[in-house]
Amino acid sequence: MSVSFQLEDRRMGSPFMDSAGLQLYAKRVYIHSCRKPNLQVTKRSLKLNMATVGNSTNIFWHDCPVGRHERQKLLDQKGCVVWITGLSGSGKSTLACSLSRELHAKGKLSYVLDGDNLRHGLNKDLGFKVEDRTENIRRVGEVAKLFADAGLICIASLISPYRKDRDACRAMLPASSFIEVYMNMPLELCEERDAKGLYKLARAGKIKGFTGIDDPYEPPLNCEIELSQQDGVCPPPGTMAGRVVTYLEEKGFLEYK
Ligand SMILES: Nc1ncnc2c1ncn2[C@@H]1O[C@H](COP(=O)(O)OS(=O)(=O)O)[C@@H](OP(=O)(O)O)[C@H]1O
Ligand SMILES: Nc1ncnc2c1ncn2[C@@H]1O[C@H](COP(=O)(O)OP(=O)(O)O)[C@@H](O)[C@H]1O
Repeated sequence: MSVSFQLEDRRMGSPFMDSAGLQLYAKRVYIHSCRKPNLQVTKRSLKLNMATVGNSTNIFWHDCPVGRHERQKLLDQKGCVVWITGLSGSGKSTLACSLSRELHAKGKLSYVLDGDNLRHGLNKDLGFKVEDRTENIRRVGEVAKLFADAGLICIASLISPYRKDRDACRAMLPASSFIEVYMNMPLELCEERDAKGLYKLARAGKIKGFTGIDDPYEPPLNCEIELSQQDGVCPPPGTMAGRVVTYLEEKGFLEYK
């Protein structure tokens, strides 16, 4: 059903029409009249909150009448971020894809944000210096936050070598909806795999500042899930994805209640 409301922006003194439901932009907006006589609409006003954030001045927060809970209800799940961290070659991308597949099979909507892939677009202006990695993680944290707010299970897989950067992403999200998964695989295993030949180049000094070789990796101190070898053998991706799915089920993320 399409409903038309006549809205008046009293602050600007300029009346305007909106035909796609109640699009109340965050100005002082009053519902002025309603064409459908059988619809009761109460007079509402939104507070005007002007802010300065970073380099942006005179900016306003625009709220949308469709909220996180409505989206979650629609999807029958709760939005969250599964943040997979670990060395290059530890199996982050493999786990991310396996987890996304398992969730899909259960009818749950997820989306993978992979560090390598994002560096082809959103983050193509960034390198691997400390400040670039920090900005990389910050941006992905912000994007992941939006996906979680959209109601999705957002799976971020990045080396994210610095604890403070991961903790900053955790702090962006509502309590308990940041699930840190540590791929605790020994450097020797990652180097032996060397799927992209990068360790070889780093050992030969052809790549400088490679994580685990001549750049640090700070393991999590309090992660939600730690995945490691069992009796010297790395569990198959499906088994590791199963552990994450079980965690999500136990914490109630795979239903809306
Ligand atoms: N110097 C250096 N150190 C580490 N990794 C490097 C480097 N240079 C290129 N690569 C490739 O970039 C991928 C890591 O990107 P990320 O965005 O996850 O890195 S970070 O979180 O900003 O540290 C990483 O992908 P994964 O192997 O999937 O981890 C590498 O393929
Ligand atoms: N659980 C696993 N068991 C065996 N091999 C794996 C496993 N996970 C990943 N691999 C292999 O290890 C290599 C690196 O995996 P990848 O997911 O690309 O790691 P990362 O994203 O951390 O760099 C790939 O060749 C992949 O097939």
